[in-house]
Amino acid sequence: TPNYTCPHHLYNVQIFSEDPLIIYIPDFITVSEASHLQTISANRFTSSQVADQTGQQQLASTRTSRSTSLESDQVVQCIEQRALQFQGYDIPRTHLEPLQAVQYSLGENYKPHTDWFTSDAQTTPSFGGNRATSFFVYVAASEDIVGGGTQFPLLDAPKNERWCEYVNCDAGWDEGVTFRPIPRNAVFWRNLKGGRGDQRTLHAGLPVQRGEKLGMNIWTRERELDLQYRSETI
Ligand SMILES: O=C(O)CCC(=O)C(=O)O
Ligand SMILES: [Fe+2]
Repeated sequence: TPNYTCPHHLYNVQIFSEDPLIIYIPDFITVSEASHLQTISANRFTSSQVADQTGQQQLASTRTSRSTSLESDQVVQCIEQRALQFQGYDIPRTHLEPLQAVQYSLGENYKPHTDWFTSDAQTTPSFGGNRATSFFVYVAASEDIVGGGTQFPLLDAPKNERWCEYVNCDAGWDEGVTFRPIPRNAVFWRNLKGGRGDQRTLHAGLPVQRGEKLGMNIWTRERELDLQYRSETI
């Protein structure tokens, strides 16, 4: 679409935790953005990979979903812009990794991990250092979905039952907190504390027990990524 202008999209935010900073965002993307993301990601998925200690992308039994990098078309650019603006006005687009769509079918999951890296090979200046923040966006989920939440095992469950709209309040108190896969909502968190990875941001994509889920990662690096690691705008 020539001359596409970003929708004036209003959304609310809810601080879940101040330390580590975790913010829940209902309606982060619009209905039409969600369907656009489904369209542009369809048929492009390949088995998800995980960066190893040398920085190389590898298949891993800890991550059984399928994923794809998204080209930065005009609709994707609006989402990128929103994600940057959310974090203040000062972060340029060059700090963003290409947005990554992740598709989970029955039984697929991502075992507990952090989005920040522990090995220097993955945080070189070319990569813009480490991942400062993450958004995980639930783009779509089948209506009958069971499982597929995002669990942060080291966080405390919320006390107020109004959170039960977004988190699984049936989970045990020792299981941390699990955000449910509610389409178009997002969870944002800060990965680093004082420039170092924050272990409390450990999280997992729980197995989908029924139905399927489409998610999206928006990762912001500490600094600018080399051109080859960013997505070109189209
Ligand atoms: O699927 C989820 O709920 C979380 C996925 C995730 O943490 C990731 O892709 O890094
Ligand atoms: Fe993650």
